[in-house]
Amino acid sequence: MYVVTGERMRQIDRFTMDQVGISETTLMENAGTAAYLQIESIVTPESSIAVLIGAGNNGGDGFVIARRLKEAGFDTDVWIIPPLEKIRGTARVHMDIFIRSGHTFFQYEDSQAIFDRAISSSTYIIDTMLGTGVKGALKAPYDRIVEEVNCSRAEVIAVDLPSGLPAEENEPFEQAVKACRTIILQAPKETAFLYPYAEYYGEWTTADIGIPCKAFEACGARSRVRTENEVRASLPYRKADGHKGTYGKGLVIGGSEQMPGAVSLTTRAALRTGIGLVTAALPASITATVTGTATEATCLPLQSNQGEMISESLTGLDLSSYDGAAIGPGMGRSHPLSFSRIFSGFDGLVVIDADGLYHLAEELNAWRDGRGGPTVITPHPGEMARLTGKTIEDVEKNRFSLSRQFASEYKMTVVLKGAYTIVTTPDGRQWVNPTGNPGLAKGGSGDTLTGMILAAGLQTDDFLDGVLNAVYIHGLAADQLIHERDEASITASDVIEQLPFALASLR
Ligand SMILES: NC(=O)C1=CN([C@@H]2O[C@H](COP(=O)(O)OP(=O)(O)OC[C@H]3O[C@@H](n4cnc5c(N)ncnc54)[C@H](O)[C@@H]3O)[C@@H](O)[C@H]2O)[C@@H](O)CC1
Ligand SMILES: [K+]
Repeated sequence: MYVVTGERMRQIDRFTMDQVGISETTLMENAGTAAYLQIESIVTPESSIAVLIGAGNNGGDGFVIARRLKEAGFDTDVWIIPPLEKIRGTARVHMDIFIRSGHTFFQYEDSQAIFDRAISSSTYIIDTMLGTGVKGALKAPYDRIVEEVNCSRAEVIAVDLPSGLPAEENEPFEQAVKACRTIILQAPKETAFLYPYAEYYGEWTTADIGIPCKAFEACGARSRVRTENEVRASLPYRKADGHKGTYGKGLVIGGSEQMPGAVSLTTRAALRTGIGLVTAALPASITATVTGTATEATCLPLQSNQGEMISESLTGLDLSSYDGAAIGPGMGRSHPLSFSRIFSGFDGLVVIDADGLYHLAEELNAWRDGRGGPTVITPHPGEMARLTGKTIEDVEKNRFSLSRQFASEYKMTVVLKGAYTIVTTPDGRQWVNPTGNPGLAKGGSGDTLTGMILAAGLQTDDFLDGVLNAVYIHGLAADQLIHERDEASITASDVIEQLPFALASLR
């Protein structure tokens, strides 16, 4: 499933019409019919339904939906918001079909008092006022109508986008329909995965309107949602004749006297994700935290100063026997550390997280040309802000474009965490992760994910599949936990102990 901006969707629509040969009239018929079929499965024969229609093609979809609802015998009032002469092009074609099919409508400008009563007494409102064509602040009368819709007790079902909401990141908006559900046409728009926009969608589904994949590819769509089927298809299987070396040998570098637990979580998560062998490189004084909680791991005790590992012991590490390393969890920031020196000559997978990102930010330029092996960074928005020199607000407003820019500039795979984690490769491909819940917003979650990424990245032919699977399964385990527990009380350790069940559910 692709994720698009409004502009990209327009290009894809245009390609489908001009190059594939499906007319806009057919696309609109498909859109309205696909949306109707979903609406029909939600409403009941007793429902009273108001369809609100705007001037553009979103309104055109509304005419098809309204025609289908009326033909099926649902109690449906159709409200055309703009003056009739404003309805042009393909929307006009579907308005004429609606009228010639013998159906009637109300005009908002003629009967505002009846409109107010209809809005307050309907059980469902179908919002087809504005879609991807919205620009700027809502003009009258849409501003007033949106307020009224948001105050009504009706269940609001928006089509494509809640009216007033932009489709892409970093677009300001003041007002939009707060939908209970949104039926998104063909491909989710970026704002479905960004807050605060995402709250306006309510629950959402997509409706296939018949646009071929080729149109997305031809128009350069590069963002997708990672699907469960893709995860299943790329999960590694244990070979009958495999041995521990077959499933990766990883080194976890982290921990300090102030933060001894992080490295233990990372190590345990790597083991539960199937890594063959894992070693924790940590200050000698905290070795017991790992040996006591992850008996299967080995330790590499290192010299420390003020409780944190020092540069000399890290640059002296012999990495040649490891397939990959994760660095950062709980390691502290007191001593300057050069990761480009630590990993110089190492061509295995490197995952950098937490305090590791602090050290990385200090010498970013050294990473511009990439390394011999893949590098994955896993920043939360605060860490991404520091890496990019932006504010957290800027990062949150531009999650798609900033990730893409950074991944390309520093040749790293960026896992930008948050509700809907986004994974971006240096060549600009992007995946939105659909799993996870607010229970993961807790210390230790990131350390766990880092261990999972290291382990999964070492077990798939393409490390990227491992990264995407780790992000998906981390969220899935948390989602499974909240079936029976309160999301506020789940911990990173719970997530690690859930991994065997989450993995089994995908096999
Ligand atoms: N182009 C296509 O091939 C298809 C488009 N589809 C639908 O078409 C929609 C996009 O259609 P349009 O590009 O016509 O755009 P919209 O239908 O979103 O809206 C355009 C209209 O909104 C008005 N408008 C814009 N900003 C406004 C504001 N701030 N306040 C008040 N009015 C405002 C414009 O004057 C224009 O009349 C999609 O969201 C989707 O629902 C579907 O029918 C499927 C096929
Ligand atoms: K809409």
